[in-house]
Amino acid sequence: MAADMLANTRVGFIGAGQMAEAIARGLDKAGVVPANKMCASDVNVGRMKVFESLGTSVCSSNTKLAETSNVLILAVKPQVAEKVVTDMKPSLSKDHLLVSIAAGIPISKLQDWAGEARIVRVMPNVACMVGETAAGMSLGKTATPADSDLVTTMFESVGKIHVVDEKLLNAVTGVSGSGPAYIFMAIEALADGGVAAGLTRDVAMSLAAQTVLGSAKMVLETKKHPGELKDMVTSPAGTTIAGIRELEDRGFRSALINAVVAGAKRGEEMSKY
Ligand SMILES: NC(=O)C1=CN([C@@H]2O[C@H](COP(=O)(O)OP(=O)(O)OC[C@H]3O[C@@H](n4cnc5c(N)ncnc54)[C@H](OP(=O)(O)O)[C@@H]3O)[C@@H](O)[C@H]2O)C=CC1
Ligand SMILES: O=C(O)[C@@H]1CCC=N1
Repeated sequence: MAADMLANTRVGFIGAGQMAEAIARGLDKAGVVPANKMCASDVNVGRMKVFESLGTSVCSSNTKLAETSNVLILAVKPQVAEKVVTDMKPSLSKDHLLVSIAAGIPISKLQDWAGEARIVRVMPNVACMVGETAAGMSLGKTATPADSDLVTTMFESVGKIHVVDEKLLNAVTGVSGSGPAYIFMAIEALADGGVAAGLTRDVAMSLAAQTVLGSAKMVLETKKHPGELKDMVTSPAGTTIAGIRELEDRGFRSALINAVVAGAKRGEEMSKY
């Protein structure tokens, strides 16, 4: 199925920014959509140059992009999405699949702006770039099972994707859309701690990042509850419990819970503009 479908897929990125680049690099690296079957348009010439250097073609306008691509990935900031899609409306038809990754913008609005195009909403994260994204997706009313398969195949080639009710996409945004930023901050802080304790920056950063990678792998591969895994690390009167006590004193878990809920709430606010 997927091979035939992918053979006829021309992916166009509306907006060639950070996320478009992450997805394009990931799809090309995975061999699912080669760079020469992708195209991008952007108002920023510098970003078009980046895409050209990836081996993709570039289009001088979003309208031209719609002429060359049957799968359009809406990768502009949410604030400009309405203007961008309504300007494209005359060039969109039921033969286009519009995959929006814009945070907070509901399918109902996208459908109004895009007319006949089929809509799928995806909330990926930046780790598409290294083939380890975590994404959620919801289908618009006219999107077909084949569209669902295609988008799943594309995003599974760059990580993992879950189908969720659209009302839960803001929660996905809070956990995994924004989550990399929180984990990058945690890695930076762990490395700072290592430097404070005497390690070189390089060694501290490598230890911190590898620790996050290994811990995530253990959760995914052992399927054990993270609390049980935490207990495996925590010796009586040892070093880890001394650190955990500090984290609990400073509301570490509560801070993360609140960060996710704040992000989800912000997504809901953005959907009302
Ligand atoms: N960053 C992330 O980790 C994630 C982002 N998202 C979503 O992805 C989308 C893109 O985010 P991100 O990649 O970070 O944003 P960027 O700002 O990096 O990319 C958006 C690009 O679109 C360009 N642009 C602006 N107006 C137009 C237009 N009329 N036509 C074509 N291109 C235009 C921008 O140019 P200029 O800068 O000159 O305005 C910019 O290069 C957002 O909607 C965001 O909610 C989703 C998941 C994760
Ligand atoms: O900060 C944002 O709004 C976007 C959506 C998820 C990650 N970045």
